[in-house]
Amino acid sequence: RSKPGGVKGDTLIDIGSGPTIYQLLSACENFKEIIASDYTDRNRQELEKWLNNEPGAFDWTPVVKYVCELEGDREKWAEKEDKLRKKVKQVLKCNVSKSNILAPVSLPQADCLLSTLCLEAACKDLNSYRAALKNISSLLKPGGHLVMVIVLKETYYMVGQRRFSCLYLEQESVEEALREARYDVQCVEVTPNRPESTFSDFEAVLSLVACKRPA
Ligand SMILES: C[S@@+](CC[C@H](N)C(=O)[O-])C[C@H]1O[C@@H](n2cnc3c(N)ncnc32)[C@H](O)[C@@H]1O
Repeated sequence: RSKPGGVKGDTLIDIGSGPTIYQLLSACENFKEIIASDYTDRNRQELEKWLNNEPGAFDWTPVVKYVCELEGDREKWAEKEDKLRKKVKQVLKCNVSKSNILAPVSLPQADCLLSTLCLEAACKDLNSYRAALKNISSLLKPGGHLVMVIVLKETYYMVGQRRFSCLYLEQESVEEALREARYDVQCVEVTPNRPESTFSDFEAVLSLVACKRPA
């Protein structure tokens, strides 16, 4: 979980948001504006559906209540949903394999980048992973924070009956790629997978906060 705390600012860009909002629930307490992004039209449409409170949108209420409980007040869930809907200003097309990942849109550098479970799904090998990390970093101010949630040693994950492949990553390779992209890792947490999980073969989840070194 990400407790609202040290990482704050005006703008946060979430890279590879998918159709999900769970990763933005605590972030929306600490940033004035959030920009979400994803490669696929379907994921962006699904996200827009929830943001616009449209019929048929996924019901995130149990997750929102849980996050509110972790933050100290489960009853604030409706307020948080409203807040998040107001704070997400745009949902943009993105491709982490391009040097301008949001092309044709260009944005001022943000105070924070968030990316959960994206680069390992998007990149086919370690070289493209390192390149993608550099590509996304161009959207971050020097001194800004990168917050990532990464699955370690995963080769596949299931969404319903569909199987998606994933880049096998070890913690050391991630940390080395971050150093090479000029980050100082400030905080790392490794959560082991439950042995009984069947939707994926990942070994652990790595959550980290890194700071982009000044140029
Ligand atoms: C496992 S999902 C993670 C989604 C969400 N961030 C989460 O935490 O559940 C991986 C996401 O990466 C996106 N993706 C795949 N290739 C991409 C690329 N080249 N550029 C940006 N996003 C990409 C997919 O569309 C998908 O939404």
